[in-house]
Amino acid sequence: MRVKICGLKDPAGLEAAARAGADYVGLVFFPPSPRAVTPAEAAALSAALPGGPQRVGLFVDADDALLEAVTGALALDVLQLHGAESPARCAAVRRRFGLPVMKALGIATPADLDALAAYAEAVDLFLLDAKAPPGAPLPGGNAAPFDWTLTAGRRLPRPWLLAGGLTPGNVAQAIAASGAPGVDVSSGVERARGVKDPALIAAFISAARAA
Ligand SMILES: O=C(O)c1ccccc1NCC(=O)[C@H](O)[C@H](O)COP(=O)(O)O
Repeated sequence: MRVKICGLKDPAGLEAAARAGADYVGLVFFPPSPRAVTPAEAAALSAALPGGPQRVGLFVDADDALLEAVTGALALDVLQLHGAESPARCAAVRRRFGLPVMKALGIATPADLDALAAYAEAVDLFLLDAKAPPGAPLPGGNAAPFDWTLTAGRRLPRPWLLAGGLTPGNVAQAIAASGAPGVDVSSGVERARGVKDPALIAAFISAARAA
């Protein structure tokens, strides 16, 4: 079971995630998000966390200039593309930056899962999230779940993480219903929007590992 804690922006949250054994920590490089960090802030956070989880940089339809600024400031392990990036754009980013690409896709129907095939050769893993609710200011991190049974019994073309509305209280049920080999959370481990709670992070990872 792979576990990603997303939207970390303070040392206490990162330390809690690392201590509890998170596989990935997500740093958001999308300025409208309350979870956004600058490249300099991310570099300082990363430097204070030797070893441990893989660093995932989260981008929304970013241009190469932003990707260069961030990858020049700190060593990322994975690029998460959470906008409307096409398969060709994902492949170009992977080639140019030489890093694994995690493509986030919004899921609401079985047809949305069929669309993964077009990305299979262009990305290394998927993050399956709910579609942003109407009027939501962000394309992700909205505490919105999708129907977990949609993925049950489906063979998907790449490893994947389940995301959207997960919490310490529902992650075990979500894993059982979806068959997910990994999970991702942001809102469900926050005490206020954009403010991570170390105890919730530890509880989430523990619940996911026990599932
Ligand atoms: O979290 C954000 O602020 C964010 C902003 C823009 C695009 C994506 C964003 N988050 C993506 C994530 O990876 C979240 O962890 C995922 O959507 C699940 O979020 P939540 O439902 O809040 O657990």
